[in-house]
Amino acid sequence: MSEASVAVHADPDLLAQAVAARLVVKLLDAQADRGQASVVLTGGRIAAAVYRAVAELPARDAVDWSRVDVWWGDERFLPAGDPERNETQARAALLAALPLDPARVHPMPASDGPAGNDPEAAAAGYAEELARAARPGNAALPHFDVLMLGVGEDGHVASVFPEHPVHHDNRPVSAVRGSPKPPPVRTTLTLPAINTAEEVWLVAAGADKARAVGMALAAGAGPVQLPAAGVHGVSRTLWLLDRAAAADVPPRFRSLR
Ligand SMILES: O=C(O)[C@H](O)[C@@H](O)[C@H](O)[C@H](O)COP(=O)(O)O
Repeated sequence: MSEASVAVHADPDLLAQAVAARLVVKLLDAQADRGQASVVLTGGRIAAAVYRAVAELPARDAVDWSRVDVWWGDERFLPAGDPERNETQARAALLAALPLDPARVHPMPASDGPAGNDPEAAAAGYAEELARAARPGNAALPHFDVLMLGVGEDGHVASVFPEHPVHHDNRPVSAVRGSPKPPPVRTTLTLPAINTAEEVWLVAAGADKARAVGMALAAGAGPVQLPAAGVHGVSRTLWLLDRAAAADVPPRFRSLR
């Protein structure tokens, strides 16, 4: 489990561009080290801005996209192609423009998919897909080089919300009903699954995120009350913030700004 580190950028645009540049470098490094790379995507506005920024980055062509596995950390449980699906947004902003191997793109199931309109079955199906790609010796999950998260005003990450029953689910993928952020039905990696990623990046922009970010970085916040406080990459936990979201970052991180 890694200690958190914090990088602050002037505004949301610069933040998205910096995260995009880091992502390209991270994928290049992973491919240099192990011949392939894997990324776990999320939803929300800042994630979409990052995807658009990667699409616009000339250096993106240095990545061998045919050897990148794309997974999702959470999904809004809606029909395939629904504009509110995290998959639809990521495809429109970035994935459609990349020479990916379709067999290595792993969206979470849609509500009109083979598992039907049953989020529990969809979560179980995604867990099986993850297990099929698992590393030898690790039964449940593949290697994730980098897992990106947005952060909610309430401190949620992926679709793990404060005080939600999902905290009592120790499977890697959980169905979520009654999400306070619409739509109400979702699927999500649980915190233990998120925390198997080599690097976890928490990306947040805007003053409305400052309180949750500050509390998550302060000592003592619990993951059930504040899921973002329970996230740790194996080798790196990186908070990537714009100045407004960083307003309440505790003083011990301030030298990094
Ligand atoms: O499906 C979703 O909406 C998410 O995966 C969610 O966890 C999101 O990343 C945060 O709510 C931040 O979203 P914003 O960047 O839009 O604030």
